[in-house]
This record gives sequence, structure tokens and C-alpha cells, in this order.
Amino acid sequence: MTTSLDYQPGFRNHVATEALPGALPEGQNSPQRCPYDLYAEQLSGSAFTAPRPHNLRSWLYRIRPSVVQSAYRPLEAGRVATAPPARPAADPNQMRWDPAPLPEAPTDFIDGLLTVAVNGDAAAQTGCGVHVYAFNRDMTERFFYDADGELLIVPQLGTLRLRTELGELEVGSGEIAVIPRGIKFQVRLAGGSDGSRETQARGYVCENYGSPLELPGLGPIGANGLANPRDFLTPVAAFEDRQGEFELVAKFSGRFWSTRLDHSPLDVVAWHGNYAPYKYDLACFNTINSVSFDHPDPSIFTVLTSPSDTAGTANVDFVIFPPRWMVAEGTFRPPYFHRNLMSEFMGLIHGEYDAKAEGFVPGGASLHNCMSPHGPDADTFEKASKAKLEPQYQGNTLAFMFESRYVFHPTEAALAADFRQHDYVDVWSTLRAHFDPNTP
Ligand SMILES: O=C(O)Cc1cc(O)ccc1O
Ligand SMILES: [Fe+2]
Repeated sequence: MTTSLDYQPGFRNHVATEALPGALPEGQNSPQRCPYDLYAEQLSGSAFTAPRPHNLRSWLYRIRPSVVQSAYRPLEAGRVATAPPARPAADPNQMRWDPAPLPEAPTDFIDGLLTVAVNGDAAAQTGCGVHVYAFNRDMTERFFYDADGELLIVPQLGTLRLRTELGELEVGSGEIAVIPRGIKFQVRLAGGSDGSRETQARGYVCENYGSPLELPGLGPIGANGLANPRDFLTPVAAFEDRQGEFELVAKFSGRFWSTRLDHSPLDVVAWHGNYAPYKYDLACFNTINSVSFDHPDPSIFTVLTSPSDTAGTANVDFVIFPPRWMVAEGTFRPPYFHRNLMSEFMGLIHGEYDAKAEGFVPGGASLHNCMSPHGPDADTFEKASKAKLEPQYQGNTLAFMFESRYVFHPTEAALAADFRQHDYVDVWSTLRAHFDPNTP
């Protein structure tokens, strides 16, 4: 593969990139004959007529068009589920899980996916699927695309090499990648420059069935802040001209399908457009918070949002809890006790989360569905109620939340998982009433 891990900066820019000089047609998309006798193929990520700010498409110049493949045949979906679930299992109980175990048997990214919860309806393009992955093998002869949604990948352990039709990305823990709906790719474990190889990886995936993730509006914050557009990176074109026996796995309408190819589908020599994968280093997030009093709502930490048809009420928000200074005066600083219209799935990338003294560990997950009460555990409440309120740097932390207007249905596999913490609700059981009507 003519690889180069060069990236183009900027969020969802219109870019033009070629792995061979002159491979992009000049001045038009569909010449009678393309340079190098490549095939032109348009990949539409939105309706043709979507308003210009939401119009997404790229033109791909490839060795063979994507139609050169065998018929699709159904495949076992393994442990991957899609909304709406066959047996809806929405549950108001607060839930928490330890990290999914790393596999011992050879397992690639696709086989290593386990769905934790789903919401909305993939066919109606609402809601999302929340998965965790744990794998130890490269995809070599196998490729994947997801017609049900775009994939927001949040690595927790290990660095991934994402080989996509539109170029390659490397994403480690503390970074995220987004693979738009329909884009073909392969996941490998990254190799170090010293020749070392990652041997295993684990992380989270939000399969967003709804409108593609975008940067949130900044309102009175102004023109800069939170995730700045220039820090998003899109790969440059890279291709391989490889013949052999290959499998392309498609996720379509909640099922997995397999089609055979006699060539690698990563054969796009040049492309231009604004529909492409991207990565982002969460350390670039410009964190804004209270410098006076009170704990602001976590929407101030929104990295990306998939809006729904109701203003301000996301199909799904991707929110992080990054390293930051805590300076609020006269304030209970950890997250407050909370009941929320929106449903909250959380994960921890590294360190500790300030609402939970114990039990929420890197690679683990929690689910607080619509209106289910949650908040600091008893130990955290006790400590933070008495803590001296000096400026404090909370450095050892990186948690995130997929927050959605649609109630999450945990899967049967997640409900029955032996790494589920069945006693989670007890973290609040020792919170006692301290109320004394005679002591204000
Ligand atoms: O821990 C949570 O559940 C997420 C969360 C964080 C926060 O800072 C405020 C409210 C909230 O629900
Ligand atoms: Fe909350």
C-alpha cells in the first residue's frame, strides 16, 4: 500500500487528495475517461438535496468500481445487535459493567464487537448502537462497512490502524475516529516505529444511526473553544492494488452480510469531497468551566453532536470529562445528583471519574436511562462535602458520555454478562438523611 500517515487538518472540509500525481480529474467529476483509466464513483453521505451545510459527498477514483463484488449472503451477526431490538428491554435500573474481558482466542475487530445497548430505530435513521470491542488479530483479507450508521470509535487500550478507502488513520487511547456510514475499512493493531506491535485492543463504539456528528454551536462562548475545527484530521489518499480472495462484510438493516471480492476494496487512488473519515485527539479539547461557582451542566464538554429534529435535543451527543482545573468556590464540585430526560451511557478511557470513588474503571461502562436517578456515590459525596476548596488540578481522568434523547435498551448479552456489577445501586445506599430542622 502506498501509505503515508499524513493528514489534512480541518473539520469536514472539502478536500482533494491523490496518491498518484494527476489522478484527480481536473475541473469535472465524470470525465469520459479518467486519468490512469480509473473509475469514478460518487459516495453520497446525505440526500442529494440536503441543505448545503449538511450536504456530504465525495468523488472516488478507483481501480475498479464497488459493484465488482459477488452477491451478498447473510452472515451470523455474532454479538452485535441493532435497534429496534426484537425483544425491547429498556430498564430504568442504573447499570454498570467492568471492562469486557480481552479475548484469548484469535479475534478480529468485527468478531470482537459486543453490543451493550441500542436505542431509536436504525431503519428510521434515529438513535444509536453502543458497542464495546476487544480483539487481538488484524483484519487482513477481510473488510467492513456499516450501512446502518457512522462509527465513532473510542479506543481505551491499544492503538488502531484504520485502513479505509479514503486513506489510513492511526488512533490511540485518548483519541477518537469517525468512519462515516458506508465507508469500507479494515482495523489492524498498530505497529510501533521500533518494530514493536500492539497485541490487543479494547474500546467503545457509538454506531450513530442518525444525522452525522457535527461540531456543536458555541453560542455566547464565541468563535473559538471546545473542539476546534483545525484539530480534526482527515487522511490523505492511499491505495493498494492487491489481488486475492477477500471478504467484504456489510452491516445492513441490523444484519451482517458477506460478499466476495478478488481484489482489495482499498483501491481508491484519489478522491475529493467532504465525506471522509477523521480523527481527533481529545487532548486538543479546549475545556471551558466555571471560574466562579456551581457545577455547570456537562453539555459544556460536548465534542460532537448528532442533532435530532428537535432543536437542542440530540440524537446523540459525544461528551468528554477531560483533565481540568477545579476552582469553583462555595461549590459541591463533583457531578450533582441528577435525573435527566436524556439517557446517559458512560465509559472511562483512563484515570478516575470524579463522581465515583470506586467501581467505575477504565474500560468499564455505566448506563443511567431516562429519569433514573444517579450522581456521586456515597464516599464521593462525603468527601466533596467537606473538602477544602482550593484550586485543584484533576489530571488523571478521561471519561466520556454518549447522551441520547432515546431510551437505551441494554442487550441480553449485556444484562447477563458476568462482568456486569449487579450491586451497582448500592453505591448510593449509605447516603443518610442529615436533615435537622433546627440547624439551618
Ligand atoms: O456522571 C454523570 O452521570 C454525567 C454527569 C456529569 C456532570 O458533570 C453533571 C451531570 C451528569 O449527569
Ligand atoms: Fe447525568
